[in-house]
Amino acid sequence: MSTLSNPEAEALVTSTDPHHPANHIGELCRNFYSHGWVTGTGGGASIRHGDHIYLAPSGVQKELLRPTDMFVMDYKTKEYLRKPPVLKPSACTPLFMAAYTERNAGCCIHTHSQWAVLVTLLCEQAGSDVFEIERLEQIKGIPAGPTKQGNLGYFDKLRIPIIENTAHEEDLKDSLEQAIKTWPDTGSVLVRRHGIYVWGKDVAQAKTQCESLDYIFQLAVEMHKLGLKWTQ
Ligand SMILES: CSCCC(=O)C(=O)COP(=O)(O)O
Ligand SMILES: [Zn+2]
Repeated sequence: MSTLSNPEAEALVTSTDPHHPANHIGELCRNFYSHGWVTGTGGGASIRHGDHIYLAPSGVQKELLRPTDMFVMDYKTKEYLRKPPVLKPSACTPLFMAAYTERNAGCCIHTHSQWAVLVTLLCEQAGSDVFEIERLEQIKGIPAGPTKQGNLGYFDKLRIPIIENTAHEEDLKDSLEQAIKTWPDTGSVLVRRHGIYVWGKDVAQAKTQCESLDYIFQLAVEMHKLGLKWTQ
């Protein structure tokens, strides 16, 4: 448990800076809610701020988050420095932690986007556990990965692994970690019939990657409806 005094713990979520993680997570989730990404309490976002991990509570309306709702974990000790009373930390916490630990991420986003879910269903129908698409300009919005420089190019194929859903969010941890190991350059993992986890070195990279992916997923679903192929 926290060794911080109450004023020290409250200082972790008190800032006039809109980009302070205690303020930023709520603002991001309100934006994501408008896209249908965090509807009905599902999905969310977490930010790493130095050695502090900011996490939203579980099972709450993510578009209503306030700074005082935030959990703050010490990254090194994994202890909570601040815990709002009554609430529990997001069930996505072990998955966000995998992105921080395995990929040195600065921000991790989980959405329940219907486009992401539909793409996993189309891949399921095709017997595939990887979403693949090529020759779309928006692919250039996706980082190439930690072993490469910059973003993917127009002639690169985008590949995103798909893991199977589990009864409880936290039980996705092992398969997400496995996908991260198997796909060293991926910045996202789709969860069949559920949504997607996306991470980046900072909020901007995670958010813009998430936006590019959602655009591509919507296009992929519409292409499928028109009988157009995702790859040659
Ligand atoms: C209808 S939400 C079901 C649980 C889930 O998939 C999810 O992402 C919610 O996570 P939380 O942060 O609310 O624990
Ligand atoms: Zn979820």
